[in-house]
Amino acid sequence: MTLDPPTMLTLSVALAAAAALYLAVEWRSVREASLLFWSGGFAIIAVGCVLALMRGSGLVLVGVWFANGLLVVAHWLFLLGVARFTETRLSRGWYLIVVVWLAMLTLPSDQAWSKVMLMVQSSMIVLVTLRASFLLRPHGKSLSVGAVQLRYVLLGHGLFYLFKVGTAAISGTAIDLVSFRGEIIQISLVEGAIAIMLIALSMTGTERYRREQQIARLANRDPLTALYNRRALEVRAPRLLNQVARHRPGALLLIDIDNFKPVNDLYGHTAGDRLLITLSEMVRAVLPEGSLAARLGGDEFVILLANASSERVEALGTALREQFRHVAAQTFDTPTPVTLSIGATLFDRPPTSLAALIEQGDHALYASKRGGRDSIRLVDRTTTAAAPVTGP
Ligand SMILES: Nc1nc2c(ncn2[C@@H]2O[C@H](COP(=O)(O)OP(=O)(O)OP(=O)(O)O)[C@@H](O)[C@H]2O)c(=O)[nH]1
Repeated sequence: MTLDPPTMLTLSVALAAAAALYLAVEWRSVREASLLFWSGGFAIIAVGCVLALMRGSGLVLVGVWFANGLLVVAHWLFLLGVARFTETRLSRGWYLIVVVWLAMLTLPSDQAWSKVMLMVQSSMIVLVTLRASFLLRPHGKSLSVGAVQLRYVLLGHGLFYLFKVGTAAISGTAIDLVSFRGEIIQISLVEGAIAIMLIALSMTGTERYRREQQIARLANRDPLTALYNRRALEVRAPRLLNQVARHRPGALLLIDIDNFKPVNDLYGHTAGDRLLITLSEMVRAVLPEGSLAARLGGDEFVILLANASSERVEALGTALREQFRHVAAQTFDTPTPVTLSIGATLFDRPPTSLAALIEQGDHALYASKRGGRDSIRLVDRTTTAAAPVTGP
């Protein structure tokens, strides 16, 4: 098999059509718009290659510049897809590329125009491809392997087109697009086929990674408050608990809203949801570095502190209670005040399990509720503890 233009074009049609189909199937399950743009780009490449093949075999349906120019549109769709993926807004100037491409179709398709056409079209591909590659540069946070691959494949592809522009400018003999001759045409078709494969693979990898991240995030987070759920806390707590020592006590605070049910009954479930979100934001705001917070379910939240002391637990619990009481009183007029009860435990030896620790917190919380609510009960279980501390 020789790598003549018709063979390479046939191969490109097959690869581009497969990539378009594959990305469209991915889109059906993910519904991520970037996949649709990328799939559209490959579909256009497949159409462009079919048109070029037909023209090459004497079926002159369209001018060479239409078929070749479809590549510009395809790369422009790749750029739109990358912009969607990176959540970047493209300036309006980038949309002019399609206008320029359409305007170029009105120009005569003969040898004399060949060089100009090739240079302008290739330059447009350079611009959109390098821009897409630039958009994928990490914004301070690390990108997935797929996104890094896509960034460099697009960079390499853009640089190849830059080389093509240079070759067209220097020598007219290396490229003769009108009659499909010249070494650059051969190289270009091989590069095109490889680029289709690499770009499609890295696009899929890029989206897969993001989806896996999203799934992992959904599995770990409480959907209402976005705090960790119990399962995620169970996974993360052992690391914190194992660091607990005599000189570095740990603490658990179990927080429960008092009289939450009347909020739901009088103001509706949505208002209740908003209050839960407000509490989660307060928890996040007071959470010291290296601690963990989670929503255990219903109106119950938990905080795990590393390097704690009874003073720190008291201070944090009191700050939360006061803030919450103030906000709830301003928002809801209920027969009984909507406040927080907190059960806390301080320990200086790793507990047998998180469940055992939560149970201790539960006892303290119950004592707080029984004692009239809107209070914190702290049980100091450290070896140096004098007596259990309780607070209003
Ligand atoms: N809005 C809303 N309500 C919820 C959610 N999950 C649980 N609840 C409600 O939270 C309430 C929790 O019950 P309790 O803790 O017994 O209610 P309470 O009035 O706070 O009782 P005390 O804690 O004894 O003061 C129930 O009415 C649940 O329907 C949620 O995600 N959103």
